[in-house]
Amino acid sequence: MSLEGKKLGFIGTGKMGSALIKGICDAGLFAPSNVYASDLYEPSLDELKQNVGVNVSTDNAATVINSDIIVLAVKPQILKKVIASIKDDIDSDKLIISIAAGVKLADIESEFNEGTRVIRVMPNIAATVAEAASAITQGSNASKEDAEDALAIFSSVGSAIQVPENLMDAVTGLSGSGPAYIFPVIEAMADGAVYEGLDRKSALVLAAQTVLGAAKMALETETHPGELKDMVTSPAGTTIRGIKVLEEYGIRSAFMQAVIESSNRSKELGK
Ligand SMILES: NC(=O)C1=CN([C@@H]2O[C@H](COP(=O)(O)OP(=O)(O)OC[C@H]3O[C@@H](n4cnc5c(N)ncnc54)[C@H](O)[C@@H]3O)[C@@H](O)[C@H]2O)C=CC1
Ligand SMILES: O=C(O)[C@@H]1CCC=N1
Repeated sequence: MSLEGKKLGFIGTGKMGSALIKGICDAGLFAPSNVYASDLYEPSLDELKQNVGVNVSTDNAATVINSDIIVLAVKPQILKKVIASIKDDIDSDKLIISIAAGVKLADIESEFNEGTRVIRVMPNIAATVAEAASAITQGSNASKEDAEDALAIFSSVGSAIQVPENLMDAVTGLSGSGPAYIFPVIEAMADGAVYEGLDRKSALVLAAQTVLGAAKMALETETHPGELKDMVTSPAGTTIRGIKVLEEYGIRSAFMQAVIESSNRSKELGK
């Protein structure tokens, strides 16, 4: 396999960098001894060193020099600055993966020296539990094998697909940001049951398992979600009462608009 013998680096070990490092090491795709991570914030490095066992440094150069594949997991707003500080240590043997929301491949490539191999990825935070939904898109100097490597890395922490770059903003609005739309849904559903007398712990377990089960059915039965909804909804039963309330509050429009607005922000970040 093409990842064999390769070393993986992360610049930025915040929420997403740490989630990916933990997920990828848990999956066994890379041994922690073959993973290098750097950040300016030492506590996150200490946590990774202690709990995962990867190599850590406050010097990004250490990550770059030791790694064959380098994931840039810093905020879009500082990506240029970070690239400027590492670009002269990047040669054509190394692959760069950017997970920065919005930032286009052409803009990333133009910050590096000519010929740099770049792949852009939009993962999500569920990499922590090996259930991320990721999309990758290939830069102009990246090879088919680079795309396969990126797909293998992100598939190790969930599902990963390849899309044309013009769809990356839509992916960001949908699956990149999406977990944050569902956590309040879980909390609010649990609140409803707490209102009705259920204890908080049981309510959260049942709410989260309900979301998980519905998602699994949508994925595994490959049945249209409308048909799955009809399977739960008995005539004059309990479910249709709940559905009517959700429709009155415009739930479909709210979720559609959330994805569209988040995609718009991704487009703004790319300007
Ligand atoms: N949080 C999420 O769910 C997702 C985030 N992303 C993308 O991942 C990237 C990181 O986002 P988060 O992890 O949420 O942000 P974060 O703020 O948690 O992490 C960013 C990390 O970069 C570090 N950093 C800042 N300057 C640095 C430098 N010069 N060198 C090395 N490290 C430096 C910070 O100390 C911090 O630990 C962003 O570009 C974001 O668009 C993509 C998908 C999902
Ligand atoms: O909110 C953000 O900008 C990042 C990108 C996708 C998820 N979190």
